[in-house]
Amino acid sequence: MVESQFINIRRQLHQIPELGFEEFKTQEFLLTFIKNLPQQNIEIATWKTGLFVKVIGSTPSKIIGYRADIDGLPMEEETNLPYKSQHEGKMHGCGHDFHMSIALGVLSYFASNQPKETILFIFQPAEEGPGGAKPMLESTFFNENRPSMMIALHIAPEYPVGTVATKTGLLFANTSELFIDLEGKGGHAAYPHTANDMVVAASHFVTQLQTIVARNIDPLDSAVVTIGKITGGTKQNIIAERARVEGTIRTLSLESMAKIKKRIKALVNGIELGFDCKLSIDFGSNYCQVYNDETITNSFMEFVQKNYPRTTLIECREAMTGEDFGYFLEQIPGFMFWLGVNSEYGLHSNHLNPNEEAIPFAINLIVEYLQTV
Ligand SMILES: CC(=O)N[C@@H](CCC[C@H](N)C(=O)O)C(=O)O
Repeated sequence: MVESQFINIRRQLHQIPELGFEEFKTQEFLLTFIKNLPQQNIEIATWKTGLFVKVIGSTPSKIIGYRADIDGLPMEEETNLPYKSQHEGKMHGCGHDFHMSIALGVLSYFASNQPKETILFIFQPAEEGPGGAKPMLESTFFNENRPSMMIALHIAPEYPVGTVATKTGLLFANTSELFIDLEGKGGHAAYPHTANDMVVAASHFVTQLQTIVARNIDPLDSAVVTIGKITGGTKQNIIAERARVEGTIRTLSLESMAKIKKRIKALVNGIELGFDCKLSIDFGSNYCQVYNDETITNSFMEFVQKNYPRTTLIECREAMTGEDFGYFLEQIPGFMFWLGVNSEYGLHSNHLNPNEEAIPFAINLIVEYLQTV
């Protein structure tokens, strides 16, 4: 196996980003590649737009689960890379092209070099939303081939290539999406007294939302409320009848999540009263925290320290990112780790440009680690 071939695979995947549960071309690409591997120890099962690939071990005593997410984000890529996204308005802005090509590299190795233990590769759709992990966990194939431990990685633009960062316990936050629709009364821009302007109402609402973390949450229990998108109105001289506010809530504790939702409901009531309009709230999809198992994570960190002396191993802090991989770890012990990819621009930036040298590095690391488990 030549690990550098997976850089080329990443470039091909990078050009075809697709949104959650629309990963049709991605699934086809993965299937074509996997069907060209030696098949004697492989079992493939499609699941919606995702895949399960089982590599049967020689003398298995357990099943190890390795998960890679496969969806892209709704954003326009603004790099000038020759292999930039070919799908308008979509980009692998969270590195799932890296996650997939690394998983394919590890899978290729074990397809030709039968592992002792059985490894279940999970190519999971819709991590960015609405969430593929939970339904995949409930699927028949997964439950008939249930791993006893789970592993996944996420690229980390802030660390140099050759860096592995993780920690035991809480790694990623609880999340909830947030969608608020505002409905008032539209009208002529010159007659504001005859209308209820939803652009003004939405602006007040977004400003009030900022007070929740600042004034209702214990500063020692981190939380985030981010509004990433506001839409409203139809023309500059028409008072907007409708507006929509879209965001996400992140908390380290479930108590804070409940408190923030309660405060949002109260602020919504206040806006309705104050601006004489109707608001509806949708908390969208919710992910549980990512919680790394202590024993397994420690043994992975020891493995890295002992076998990869030139690797920088960082015991990192928890992050306010979310990941539906948390649902796997809620039921099955395991861990997630950050993989350094050294990009000036971070996750969810349309300039994200991770260093591809991280791909062969990660393939080698995971192949060797999986043989020790
Ligand atoms: C690693 C990462 O960036 N994950 C996403 C998960 C999004 C969950 C959900 N759609 C939401 O926005 O709350 C993240 O934004 O952290």
